[in-house]
Amino acid sequence: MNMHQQHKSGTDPYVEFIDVGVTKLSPAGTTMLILDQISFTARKGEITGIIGASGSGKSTLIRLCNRLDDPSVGTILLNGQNIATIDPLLLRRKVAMVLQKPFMFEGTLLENLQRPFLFRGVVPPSAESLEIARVLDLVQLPAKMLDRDARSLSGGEQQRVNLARALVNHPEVLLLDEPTSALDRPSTAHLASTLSNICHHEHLAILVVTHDLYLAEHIVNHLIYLEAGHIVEQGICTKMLAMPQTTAFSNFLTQPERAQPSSS
Ligand SMILES: Nc1ncnc2c1ncn2[C@@H]1O[C@H](COP(=O)(O)OP(=O)(O)OP(=O)(O)O)[C@@H](O)[C@H]1O
Repeated sequence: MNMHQQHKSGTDPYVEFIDVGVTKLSPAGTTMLILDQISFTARKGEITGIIGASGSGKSTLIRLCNRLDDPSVGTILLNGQNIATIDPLLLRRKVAMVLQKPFMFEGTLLENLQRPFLFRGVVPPSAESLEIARVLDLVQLPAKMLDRDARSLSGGEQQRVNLARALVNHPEVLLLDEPTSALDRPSTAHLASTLSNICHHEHLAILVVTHDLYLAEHIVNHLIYLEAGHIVEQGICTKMLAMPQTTAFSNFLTQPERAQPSSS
């Protein structure tokens, strides 16, 4: 089933990039243009996918959203407010990042979900709390797993614990960098349905960097194709995959190492 149909389509602008550019100094001391004239809007209730070859600037773009990196030029708005004016710690609670490789703290799954509360100096919710039940339900993990040693969980389960840990802070935006790179196809499909479910129920803006056309085809609403730091093409994902408007994107899709999108 195509999970696009499950979405309540959101229309509120949420994260807006306006002519954003990033330059860095190379080890040789020359200026390198990493991102140039990046403008797009990621809306609540939608999944925005960022796709492109290695080194095209995808991770840098997503890191700008919670100020792990700052733009050299341009403006990034979160619900209309320039993120440069928001305290980075507060911003990162609103804009949560889920890393490529799941990171588990020592201890049980429950203790991993309680961590964000301890970081904030707040009494953490118990195993029986509605808060823990809410996030377990969102990421489709059974409550009987709460006592398991988090590091003994499978890669797919750890990825969902990662997501649940990001969701306990009630973020408004979720950033994911290559969330399926370490997963097999069944776990990828499970994560895809989980992300779609979270986007729908929590009405979040989700931005996901991916090489995975399965993920793009099944859950991404708005797709951005990056090449050498530029947006070459962006638009409705299903339309872009069906009918690329540029030779560059068409070539990217037909590279032999890329699995063709299925029609399911
Ligand atoms: N702090 C930095 N200093 C210098 N160059 C950087 C820095 N961060 C990123 N780059 C360069 O910017 C370019 C884009 O990097 P980025 O990690 O955003 O690409 P990517 O599309 O996410 O790549 P991949 O798919 O391989 O993870 C690369 O050439 C990288 O070497």
